[in-house]
This record gives sequence, structure tokens and C-alpha cells, in this order.
Amino acid sequence: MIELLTTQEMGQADRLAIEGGTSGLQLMEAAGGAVAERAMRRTAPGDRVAILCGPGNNGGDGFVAARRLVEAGRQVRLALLGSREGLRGDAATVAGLWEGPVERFSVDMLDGVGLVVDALFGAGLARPLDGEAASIVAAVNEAGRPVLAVDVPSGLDGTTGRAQGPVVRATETITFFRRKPGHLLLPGRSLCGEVSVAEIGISQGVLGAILPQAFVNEPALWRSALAWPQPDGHKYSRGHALVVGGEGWKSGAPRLAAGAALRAGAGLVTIAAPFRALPIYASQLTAVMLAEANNPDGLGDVLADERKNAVLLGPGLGVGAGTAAMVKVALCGRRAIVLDADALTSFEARREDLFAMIAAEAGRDVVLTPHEGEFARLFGKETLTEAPSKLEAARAAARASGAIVVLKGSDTVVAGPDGRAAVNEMSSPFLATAGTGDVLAGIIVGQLAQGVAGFEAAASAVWIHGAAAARRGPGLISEDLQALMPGVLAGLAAGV
Ligand SMILES: NC(=O)C1=CN([C@@H]2O[C@H](COP(=O)(O)OP(=O)(O)OC[C@H]3O[C@@H](n4cnc5c(N)ncnc54)[C@H](O)[C@@H]3O)[C@@H](O)[C@H]2O)[C@@H](O)CC1
Ligand SMILES: [K+]
Repeated sequence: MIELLTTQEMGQADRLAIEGGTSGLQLMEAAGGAVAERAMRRTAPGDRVAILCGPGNNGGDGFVAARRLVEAGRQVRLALLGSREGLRGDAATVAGLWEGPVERFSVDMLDGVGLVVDALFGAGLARPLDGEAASIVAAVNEAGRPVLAVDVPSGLDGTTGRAQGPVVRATETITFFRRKPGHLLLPGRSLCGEVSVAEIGISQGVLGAILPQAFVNEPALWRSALAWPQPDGHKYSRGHALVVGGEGWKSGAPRLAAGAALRAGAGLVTIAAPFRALPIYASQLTAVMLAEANNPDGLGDVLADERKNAVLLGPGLGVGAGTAAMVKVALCGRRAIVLDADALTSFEARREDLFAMIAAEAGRDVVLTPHEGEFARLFGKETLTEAPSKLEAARAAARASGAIVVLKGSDTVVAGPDGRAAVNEMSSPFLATAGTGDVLAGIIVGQLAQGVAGFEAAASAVWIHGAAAARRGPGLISEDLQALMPGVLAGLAAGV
């Protein structure tokens, strides 16, 4: 598992390491040394490097890096924002070890440099940058030279991935011990460039005291929860997913979802749809079965078969009272449910009804998969805009609804009502095409049908979906994803 630490949790990690006997100065020397190592990869002896230091410990890392880079034959010019006398603690100590000149920033420092090291602000950013700090950031961005940011690009909030004011646009960012959510959440991810993590002498053991609740969405988080077929198993032991579909002219979305559920490993997949639409569905389905459900009562009849243990409603279903009534029927009982697209929007004006139905049956998994527009309609625009970050918005929604919330985007967040959250980085911009959300919902219901727990089902599905897309790249359409999934699943089965 790869934990993501908030700025506050990282501060705790630093403190625990120091209490454990590693001094703050040792941590700073290690951090600055790691910065210098990255800088050396980007430059050759004789190259010029501009190091921009701020008034806190981020600046301290810059002073250490400057010293190491001079030792490695780089020509370093160092500028300090603020006065040398204003430096405190370890930053003051390492500034004292720097034998070169300490300049005030001027734009000419950036002329022709091979690299700019941004050590202005890191975890201590307390307010938006203004004044001289803002003009330095503007000059750095204007210069167009490669930028190595220390911890985070200055101006970026590492916890939220947001910048309230000017922010450095980095080519590369080096952070310490663990990444922060802001390295993965947009716009932070696009401002950081390539992100690397340096060990600086903080032991993994501190995580046992911090108990972080946010993680990178990667296989170690959920691999052990995945279900694989057993030699003595049969299709019924791999679960039966039901996709509730609507009219024939909207049959593409449920068909995409159903195919993905089969590929994900569900033993059987059935689409329930109105009788008049069944021939249209049947014309393009083979392994997926069909059932007649003309209305909520009809769906109830289909669901009387308890072996249908996971249900997806939403893709192609239409927005309105009819869909809301279908959702109500599906939510009666203990089976796992995925609500996507129209099923979410159908509760726009009556979200409390939905949350009450979810709460009525404890211990079964409900997964909601909104994109930002659907999220705003269901949970209220303010849940998105007033939350400090996308991560916190998803968490708040999960708490309010009692469901696992998959807030989609190229930085998809999966949040559980228990506070656990995973931020996805295995994604592809080519997923921004019609029907890919239907495929994702299908993978989730396919995982749930196999008995995978809700959070792990959702997080693994998001990853598998992104990994499948990454295998194709340009030209990807949602129909391709099904065929790409076996390669991704084979990698997971092999433990790659
Ligand atoms: N023991 C530790 O805590 C370690 C910290 N390290 C580094 O220390 C950094 C955190 O250091 P600090 O907590 O000193 O924080 P920063 O160095 O990020 O900034 C703190 C300073 O900036 C000022 N400031 C904050 N926002 C401002 C704004 N908008 N405009 C002008 N001034 C502003 C504060 O008043 C304070 O003087 C990390 O990002 C990391 O780079 C590393 O050296 C590793 C060890
Ligand atoms: K920085």
C-alpha cells in the first residue's frame, strides 16, 4: 500500500522521526541531498543552476542542495526570499554552511540556466503567494527553463492539490517519505511534472501511529481482495450480475456495461429491459442473457432470484420517477448495487430518500459512480466547491450517503463511508470518450458479483479501466476496453 500524507500528517511523521532519534538537521540534509541528486540527473558538471530559497525549511532544503551541487561541479547562484537573519532553526544552520553568495532574486539569474530549483515554499504555505514571492513565481514560469520543485511546486497546497494564488509550474517535483494527495489531484498533478519520492530517514513505523486514510489507487491496495475462479468452481460460484437497461434506442450503454461485467469475471450477466426492447438488445448480445422487466414490479420479479447478487442501474435508463422506482426495488434486500448516470440524476431533488434507502440495509455495498456534473446534481454543488479538495468532497459524499463514492475524472477518487479514500493515477486522457463510464460501472458490478467488497471492487475497477485504456492510447473507443481487459487481468493474476 502506498499511503498519501496530508501536510499535517507529514509534519507528524517528521516529529515522530525526530522523537525517534533522527534530528531535524539530519532529515534536512537527507532531503537537500536527494534534491541535489535529482538536479544532477538533469545537469552536467559546469552547468548553471539557480536555486530559489524561501524563508522556511523548504528554503533550508535548497541551501543543502546548493552546497551539494557546488561539490558536484555545478555553477550555483542562490537567491533567498527574505533576510538571512530571518532564517530559523535547521534552515539557519544549513544556510550557515553555505559558503557562496546569497543574492536577492533578479530575473537575470534565470538566463541560460540548465535548471531552476524551486525551494521557496513547501508544506508551510499559509496563504496565497503575493508581493515578491508572486513575482518570482511569475518570472520562473515565464523563463521556460526546467524547474525542479522541492516537496511541492511553490504556491501549491500539497494536501488539496489546489493553488489559491500564483504557483510554480514544475518539470519535476521531489517529495519526501510519501507523496501528498496534491501530487495526484488536479490541478496539482499537472503542475508537479514528474514526481519522485525520496527516503530521508523516516521509518515506515511512524505510519502505525499516523494511520493515514488516503492511498494511491494501485494493486497493493486491493489485490488480496480480488476473486479468482477456483478449480472446483462453476459459473454460479462466480456471481450473477444484473444490469437494468431501458429502451432499445438507449441499449448501447447497458450492453457496454454488461460486457464489461462478464470480462471482469462475473459468472453470469443478465440485462433486464422492457419487453419491446429485448429484440434490439438480443441483436447484439451473445453470452449476456436477457430478462423482461417492463416496470419496477417486473424488476422485482427478476430479482426474486437471489442468485442475482449484484445490480447495476443507470446507464441508458433515463432520468425520472420510473428510474427512481426501479432503484427503490433494487435497494430492497442485501445484494450489492451500483448506481450510475441516470440513476443518480433521478434523485437530484430527493437525495435524502436515496440516502435513507441505502441506510436501511446495513452491511451491503452500494457504489455511486458520479462524474463531477452528476456529483453536483446529487450531492449539491457546494459539496464540491466548498470542500477543501476533490478528495474531501468524495469523502463527505460517502459519509452523507453511506455509499462508496467514485468521483470520476482523470484523478478519480474512491471514498468509503469509513473515511478510506484512494486517488487514481492509472488513467488515460483517451478515456474521455462516450461510453467509458458505462464500462467502468460494468466492471464494478462484475467485481461485486464475485463477492469483492465494495471499496476494493470500486478501486480495482477504476484501476483496471485506466490500465486497459493505457494499453491502447490514441484511437481508443469504449468498445475497445472489453478486449483490452484480459491483458490487464492477466497481469494482476500473475502478480505483476
Ligand atoms: N523536519 C522537517 O519538518 C522537514 C522539513 N522539510 C522541508 O520543510 C518544508 C516545510 O518547512 P516549513 O514548515 O518551514 O514551511 P515552508 O518552508 O514551506 O514555509 C514556511 C515559511 O513560509 C512563510 N510563509 C508561508 N506562506 C507564505 C506566503 N504565502 N507568503 C510568504 N511567506 C509565507 C511562513 O511564515 C514560514 O516562514 C517541507 O516542505 C520540506 O521541504 C525537509 O527538510 C525534511 C524535514
Ligand atoms: K517548493
